[in-house]
Amino acid sequence: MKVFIDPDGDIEEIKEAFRLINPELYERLLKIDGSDEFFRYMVKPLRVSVRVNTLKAEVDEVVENLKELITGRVPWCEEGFYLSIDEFSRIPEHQLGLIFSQEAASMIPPLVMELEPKMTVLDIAASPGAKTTQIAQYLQNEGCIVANDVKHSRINILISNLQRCGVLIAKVTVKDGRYFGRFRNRFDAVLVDAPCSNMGMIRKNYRNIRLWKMRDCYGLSKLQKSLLMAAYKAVKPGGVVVYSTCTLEPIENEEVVDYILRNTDAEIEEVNLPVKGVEPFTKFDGKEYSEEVRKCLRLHPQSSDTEGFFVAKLRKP
Ligand SMILES: C[S@@+](CC[C@H](N)C(=O)[O-])C[C@H]1O[C@@H](n2cnc3c(N)ncnc32)[C@H](O)[C@@H]1O
Repeated sequence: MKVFIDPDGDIEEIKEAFRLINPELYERLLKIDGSDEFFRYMVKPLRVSVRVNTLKAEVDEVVENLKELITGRVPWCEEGFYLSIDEFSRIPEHQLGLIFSQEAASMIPPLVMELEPKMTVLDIAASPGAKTTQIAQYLQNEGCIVANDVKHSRINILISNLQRCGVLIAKVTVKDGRYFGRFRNRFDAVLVDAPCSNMGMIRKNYRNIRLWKMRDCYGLSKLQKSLLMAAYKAVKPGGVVVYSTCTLEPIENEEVVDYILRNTDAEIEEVNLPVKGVEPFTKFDGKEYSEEVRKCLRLHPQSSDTEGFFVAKLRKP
C-alpha cells in the first residue's frame, strides 16, 4: 500500500494520518515532540544533498560545473551542497565519483571524528559506504579504514561505492560488529553508525511510518549497546568513538550513550558544528539518563531541516 500524505495539508490531517497508519508510532512521537512543526517536518520531502568527493575533485570545480543545480551549501560541511534535482544518479559527476548523494545530517559523524591522514579507522556498520567514503577523504587516502558490515547482501554496494569514489585504503570485512571488541586499543577512531528503527527517515520514505514497531526498538537498543561497547574497547586511549543513528527513539539514543557512560570510563564531548538541535532527553518514559547526555546532538527534522538524527562523540581517556 502506497502511503500518501499532503505535507502542505492541514496539520490535524497530517497527525490523523500518522494515528491511522500506526497508532503506536503516533503515541510515541507525541511523547518525543508533539509540536505541530515537528509533525509537519516529519512529512516534508527531504532536500536533496550531495558531498563533493575531494579524493577526486576540487570543491570549487564541482560547484562551478553544477552551479545551475546548486541551491545552497550545507552550513556544517564544507563539501556539502543542496541540489534542485531528485534524480542525480544519471549526472556524470555522480557516475565518476566526484559527488556522493548523502543526507546533510549524515555528513556530521565523520566531521566530528577528528580524522587525519595515516590514521587507522574502524567503520563498524559501513554499508552502503556514505560515511566510509567521507572518512577516506578526510584521511586523504592515507592510512587504513576497516569497513565492516554484517550483511553479505549489502557488501557489493559498499565495494562499488568505494571503487567509484577512488578509495584505496579500505579493507572490507563481513562480520558482526561485536567481533571487533577483541581488538583492544587498536584503532585511532571508530564510527558506530548503528542499525536503527529509522524513525528519522520517515521524510525520506513514508513507508517507514507503517514499518516502525516499538518491539523492534528494544532488540535494536540491546544490539546498539553491544556495538558501541565493542567500538569503545577497540579504540585507542585518547581516540574518539562516534555513535550515530537516524532515529529519534530515546532507547536507541540517549539510553545507549548512558549505558556506555555508566559501564566504562568514556567521556562525552559536545559536537562543535554550526548545526541546531533540540535538547536531548535526560528523563523519558520513567527512565533517567546521565546529565552528560545533554552534550549529544539530537536533530528533530524541523531543527535544521534534515532527517531525524542523533550523534554522540565519546573519547577514551
Ligand atoms: C545505518 S546503516 C549504515 C549506513 C552507513 N554507515 C553509511 O553511511 O552509508 C546500518 C548498517 O548496519 C549493518 N548492521 C546491522 N547489524 C550489524 C551488526 N551486528 N554488525 C555490523 N553491522 C550491522 C546493516 O547491515 C546496515 O548496513
